[in-house]
Amino acid sequence: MRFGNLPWWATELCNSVRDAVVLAEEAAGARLLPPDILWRQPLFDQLIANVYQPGEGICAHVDLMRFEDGIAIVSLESSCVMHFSNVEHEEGREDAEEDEERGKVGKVPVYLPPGSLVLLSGDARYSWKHEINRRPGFQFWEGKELNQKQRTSITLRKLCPVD
Ligand SMILES: O=C(O)CCC(=O)C(=O)O
Ligand SMILES: [Fe+2]
Repeated sequence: MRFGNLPWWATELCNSVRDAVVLAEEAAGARLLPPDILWRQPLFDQLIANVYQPGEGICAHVDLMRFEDGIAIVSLESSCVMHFSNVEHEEGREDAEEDEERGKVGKVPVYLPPGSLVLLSGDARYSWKHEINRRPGFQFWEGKELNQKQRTSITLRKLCPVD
């Protein structure tokens, strides 16, 4: 762990994330991040780099409340599938099926090739857990099991102010 300013490359990465969001919003004609998050200064002030070997991933979680809304995850090296599950949905619970009708479906898979960017804000940040299960038999996309290599991710977040 290191305290202090972000390293220069991370500051450049934050700028690239902002640029990419602006371009993608123009292309899509839709908002990807609320403007008060996209234009806050700094956009992010904390980062964690995770290096996963084949088979290693991260359990389902919502990021800690000590971080503000608006989180970015850059994926590098190996493709993977991240799954999202609604915090109110518990598999095996009696009324789990009703959740599906309410749109709180079991797990939503999202394919993350190297160089992809995940943005978490609003419900995606607070009401949905994210996880990457890289144990054998869990990483499938379009019917094929992914060939796993080392994967690195950079997660960028902003700490909440301390009172
Ligand atoms: O490695 C990833 O893509 C996710 C990392 C993550 O969710 C976290 O650090 O909170
Ligand atoms: Fe996370």
